[in-house]
Amino acid sequence: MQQLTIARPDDWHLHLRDGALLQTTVPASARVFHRAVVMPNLVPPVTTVEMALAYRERIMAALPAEMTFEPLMALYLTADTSVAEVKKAAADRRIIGFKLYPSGATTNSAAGVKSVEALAPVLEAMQQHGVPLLVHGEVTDKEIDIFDRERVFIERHLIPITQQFPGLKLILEHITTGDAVDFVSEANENVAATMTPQHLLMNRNDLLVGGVRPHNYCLPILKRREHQLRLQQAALSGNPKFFLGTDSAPHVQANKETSCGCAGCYSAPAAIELYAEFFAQHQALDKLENFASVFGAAFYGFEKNQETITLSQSPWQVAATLDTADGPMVPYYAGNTLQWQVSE
Ligand SMILES: NC(=O)N[C@@H](CC(=O)O)C(=O)O
Ligand SMILES: [Zn+2]
Ligand SMILES: [Zn+2]
Repeated sequence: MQQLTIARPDDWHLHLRDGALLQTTVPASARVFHRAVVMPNLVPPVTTVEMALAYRERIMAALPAEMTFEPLMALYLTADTSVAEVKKAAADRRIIGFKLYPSGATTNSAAGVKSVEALAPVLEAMQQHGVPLLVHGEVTDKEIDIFDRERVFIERHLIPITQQFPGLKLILEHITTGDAVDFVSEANENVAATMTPQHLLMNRNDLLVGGVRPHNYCLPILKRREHQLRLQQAALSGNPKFFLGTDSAPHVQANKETSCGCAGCYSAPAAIELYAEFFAQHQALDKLENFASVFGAAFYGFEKNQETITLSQSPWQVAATLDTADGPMVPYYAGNTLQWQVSE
């Protein structure tokens, strides 16, 4: 049997939600990942250090005694975020940075930012105090086609921000286009990107051909195959600016399989296995460790984890549904076979 041992990975983009669902989501990620950047798009959003630390307590309370896990909390940036809050965040190692959601771009983003330009004083403070900016990079103008929203956001906002604040650490989250690959590759060394399993493994045919597949619907939406190929190339290139962030984003089955379904793929139950599938498909499993366990930690200034995990080549099937406190949930890749699994 083929085996692969790598340093324990980290998830640089994760939605855990709140309340009783933490009993499901926290162990699902902690079984593999050591650190995880926890997204703040709760209702109401996690906008202050105080709220983030209270949320972190709820997460840690849901962690089984035999597991270790280090949540790194992202704060939700709004038009009201103050320079004082930036300084407070900079002083607390449990806070990783601020997340920019353009208002209306994605799940629970109503409180998000309407004018990126108005953020200049806060971005200035983040640059000065070394606080990273995590970005959902899509414009929300009604007249901009959903498949163009990432590209337009980069042109309109990200290129200007990186020119105005070259010392700002900026992570373009869950990239989906060749335009994003080009932007990140060409930007200065303070700019990086996370990549999800679904955007590496799939393109918009997997969403729309032969019937609409709500469990492959996430934002930014899956793009055409040529963009998928550009993302794959970037992940396989060994460029340290591109690293793992699952964007695992659980929604119950009833909210996915409906006339207006929620965006988000719940990939945590098979996350590292899905990335292993991608790298194995490209005969590049030797690239998995840097992508999953080295590049992200280095970008954020953390040591590589000392612990290891071992993957074994042994086919298994992702569950069709999972029971959760909020109701049944269909994980990403449900019912499909994966070739690699984590050994206990
Ligand atoms: N990615 C998604 O499709 N959904 C995320 C939000 C996000 O990361 O944009 C969610 O919170 O459900
Ligand atoms: Zn997002
Ligand atoms: Zn997300």
